Amino acid sequence: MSHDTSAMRPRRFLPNGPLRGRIRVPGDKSISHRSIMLGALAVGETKVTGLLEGEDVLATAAAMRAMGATVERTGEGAWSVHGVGVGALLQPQAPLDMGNSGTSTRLLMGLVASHPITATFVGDASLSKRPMGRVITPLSQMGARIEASVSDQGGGRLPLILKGAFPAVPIAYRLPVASAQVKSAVLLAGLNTPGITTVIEPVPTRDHSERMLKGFGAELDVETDQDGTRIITIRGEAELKPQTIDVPGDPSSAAFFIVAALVVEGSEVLIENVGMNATRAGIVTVLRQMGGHIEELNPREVGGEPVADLLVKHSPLTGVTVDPAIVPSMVDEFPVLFVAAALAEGRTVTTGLEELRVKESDRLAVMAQALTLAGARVEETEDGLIIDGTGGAPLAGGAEQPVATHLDHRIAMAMAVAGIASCNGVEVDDTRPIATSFPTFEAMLDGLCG
Ligand SMILES: O=C(O)C1=C[C@@H](OP(=O)(O)O)[C@@H](O)[C@H](O)C1
Ligand SMILES: C=C(OP(=O)(O)O)C(=O)O
Repeated sequence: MSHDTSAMRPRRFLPNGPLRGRIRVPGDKSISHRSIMLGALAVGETKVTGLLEGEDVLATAAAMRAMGATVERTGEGAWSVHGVGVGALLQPQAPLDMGNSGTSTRLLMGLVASHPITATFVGDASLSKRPMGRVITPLSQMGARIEASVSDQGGGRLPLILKGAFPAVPIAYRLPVASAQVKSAVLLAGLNTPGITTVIEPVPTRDHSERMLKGFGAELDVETDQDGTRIITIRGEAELKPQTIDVPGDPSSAAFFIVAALVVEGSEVLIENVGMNATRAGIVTVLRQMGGHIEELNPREVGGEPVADLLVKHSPLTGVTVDPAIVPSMVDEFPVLFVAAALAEGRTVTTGLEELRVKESDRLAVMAQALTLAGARVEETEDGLIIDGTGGAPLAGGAEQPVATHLDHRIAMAMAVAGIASCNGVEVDDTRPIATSFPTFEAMLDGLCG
């Protein structure tokens, strides 16, 4: 996305009555990326329905095409991927443009790392500030060579040139940060590495890579030891078989509407087909602890993942101290949780959120500033926010100065929710980043309100 400020698309999100109705949020972003990547490595046709057609996933699709796969849209959310087979990715002829997407970058660096190809990774202003050292370290141990291009700012930032190792060396890697992207990068590199690649995960993170790699036929095992550490092994030189995948709705996208319905008086919303994988569902647990009415209806399995319809009703919320152990299962949901906290009775305390500082923006600093501008009482600490809520009264809103979103979709959507729960509205400086993960967000919000 361009950082041309004259092209920014500002919007003031205004209170517009209760939210009522039924919606279906788009497909899960993590599963959508992986469907295309693994489909591109299987020989034959993988069919995907419910794919998230957001800019981040389209960046993954374009990159897989550039490396030889045929990736085609056949209908709304329906895609067909003809893969080349593990080991057969082609040398891309131009830099791979990862746009705003950390997941595309880190997982594809893993794939390239064990193929005999060289790829240049570039991204937008936000992505070019994010740390890639966390994948460079294990992938270098596997033999890949990473060269910073001329404009690298140092410290493993994009643009980067990655030269794959062939054959790559299997490693056992203990994750120093709780990151599904780092775990997945090593496992994907392991797919084309002779022998067994091991990832040791002391703190569990989203497990879509493990589920889907197994589903595509890779030999992958997970053992959990007494202290909860997960030991994941994958046998390389795998042969993946094409799959038919129905992508469940994204809980991270549903979270904006869950919070909106909880905080706006008179609301009642049914959100259909939401992924409820335990490694993703922390937001529902915390909002229930705060007193939120969230009913799980019709629990079932979709695409190998637990799914339910969520019935959400306006509820008075109370502040809580969030257990840092739950953070990985709701890492992308904190911006909107902070909005819920700003409208709750009493104090909410969050800790253990240092990872939020290296997302699309520094989500602690940016949300502290944004909520303060909207009239909330927020204190920023090293690793979290402390928020004293209004006790259910709307935020004041009304500031002339717009909230700065810093190319971060989740800040824009969280502050849109704050706007509809305010007296005078919240001006967001740029709504364009929303299209990276949830292109239909504004239409859905407008459709439920008023
Ligand atoms: O693996 C994934 O699909 C993701 C992992 C998380 O990132 P980290 O691994 O950096 O925590 C999350 O924030 C991101 O939106 C998607
Ligand atoms: C952090 C996120 O995504 P990514 O890391 O893929 O940019 C997100 O979607 O909130």
